[in-house]
Amino acid sequence: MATDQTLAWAYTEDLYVESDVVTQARRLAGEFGISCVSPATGALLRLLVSSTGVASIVEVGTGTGVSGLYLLANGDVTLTSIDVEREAQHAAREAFSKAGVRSGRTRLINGRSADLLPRLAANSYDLVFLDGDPLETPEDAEEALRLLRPGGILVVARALAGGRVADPARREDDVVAIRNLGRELVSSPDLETSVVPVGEGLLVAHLL
Ligand SMILES: C[S@@+](CC[C@H](N)C(=O)[O-])C[C@H]1O[C@@H](n2cnc3c(N)ncnc32)[C@H](O)[C@@H]1O
Repeated sequence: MATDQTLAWAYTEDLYVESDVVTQARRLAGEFGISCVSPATGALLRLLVSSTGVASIVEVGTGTGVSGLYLLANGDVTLTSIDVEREAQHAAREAFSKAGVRSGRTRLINGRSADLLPRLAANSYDLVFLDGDPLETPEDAEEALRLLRPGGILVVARALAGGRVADPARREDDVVAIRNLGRELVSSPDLETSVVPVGEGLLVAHLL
């Protein structure tokens, strides 16, 4: 069974052929030591945005722009993206430009999510994508729920920590933080949720 699941996971990831711009951003991320959303995760993010009429997005964890390229792929979506790594954000800005994204559609803010999310306007965004420090993600999620409009979507990356969350013997701080957050969101009466075992796991929550 586990082998079948591993094969299914690899098959799903291999289905997607990425554009040259995404491939280049992924390669640069490797040089920065930044891990990016997987191709199948990117495809799901793109689908979420295009199929739900999302117009305004906040992202924590710009990296070199891989996830941003997927979030910006369709329509006239605007992206506010936060990262502590200035150089990586410069690379992301270049990637967005190469992909033909108008500069007015992106706002890249350098700094920590804990400092910056509280400065963004409440009830103003359609989707918040959290892919920063897993230890800070629970607090970021609280802020994200404040930022979202009713009907908005919260997406938490690496929600299964690549499988570690499912193993109760794993008690590392990042695993415990993400495991507890996942349980909290899934049991919230204010949210409709799905945990998708794509990439390192994606938790999607719809604010009711
Ligand atoms: C997993 S990478 C994100 C990759 C990006 N989402 C992608 O798929 O291309 C995590 C990023 O979050 C940034 N980061 C970590 N902690 C952060 C924090 N507290 N506030 C803002 N950015 C943070 C790191 O510098 C890193 O670029």
